[in-house]
Amino acid sequence: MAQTLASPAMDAEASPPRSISGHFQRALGAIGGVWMRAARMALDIALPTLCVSCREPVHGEGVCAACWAKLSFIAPPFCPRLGIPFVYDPGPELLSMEAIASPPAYQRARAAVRYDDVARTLVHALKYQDRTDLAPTMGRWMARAGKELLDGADLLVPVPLHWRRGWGRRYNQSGALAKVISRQSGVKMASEALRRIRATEQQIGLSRKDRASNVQGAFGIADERKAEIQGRRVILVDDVLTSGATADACARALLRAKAAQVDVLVFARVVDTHRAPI
Ligand SMILES: O=P(O)(O)OC[C@H]1O[C@H](OP(=O)(O)OP(=O)(O)O)[C@H](O)[C@@H]1O
Ligand SMILES: O=c1cc[nH]c(=O)[nH]1
Repeated sequence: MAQTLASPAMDAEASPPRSISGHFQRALGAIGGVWMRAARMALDIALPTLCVSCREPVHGEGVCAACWAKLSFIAPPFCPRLGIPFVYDPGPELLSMEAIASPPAYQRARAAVRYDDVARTLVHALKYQDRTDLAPTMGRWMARAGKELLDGADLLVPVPLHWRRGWGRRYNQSGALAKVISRQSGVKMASEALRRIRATEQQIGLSRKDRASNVQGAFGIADERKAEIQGRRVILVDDVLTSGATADACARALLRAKAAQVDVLVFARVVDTHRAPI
């Protein structure tokens, strides 16, 4: 009769080392651990983590206390539809001018912070400087800002990059944020369903009108992925909302695939795009 033997690698994983060589290996591992910690401490002293915004040394998270205090976290009162902060509380259910004048395809939008100087440094570090270590903090702030949306949602869908930009960047910043929000909220993530089917120019530097035509028809869902979206309450996740053109074009694609509802959750939103250039 054939005997089944567990592989040595599986044995080593499954049971504590019993042989002399096993103890020796464990001792080496412990010394290795001490060395690793010492090396990390030395590295922290030699190259301390700097605040993304002001470049002062910082413990732990990406921004120092002073820059954190400068971030403008968005809190009520705001437009229940677009999440645009109000200067004073106009009463429940009162919509912003923007929501009345040009209602988007998505239902509601929420953002963690206003897009200002400190927020810009965080967004740009996350997507242009490989600082994916910032995603856990930014994603946690987003999960808090989007709690009301997350409570009734079925699916998180990150705004996709075109494959060529994804190749160059090596990660999708919105995917990194969505992953954190998914862990925080328990809402499932569908990262491959929505695709950017046309390479688009960067939105930065374009006018409101050009932003809309840049992304018009740029997103789609393959037929075999439509069942994932159909009937689901989807939250679209992105790093920034400026004119809303990207979110609107994505929402249209999701609604064409019969999503029950599309809401939008971003890290930062530009407030007052009519007065400030975008
Ligand atoms: O609300 P909007 O006016 O559409 O602008 C916001 C969008 O613009 C940026 O993406 P972009 O396509 O420029 O690519 P990037 O990720 O390379 O910045 C940003 O990441 C948003 O997706
Ligand atoms: O990344 C950014 C930042 C600001 N405005 C944009 O449209 N994109």
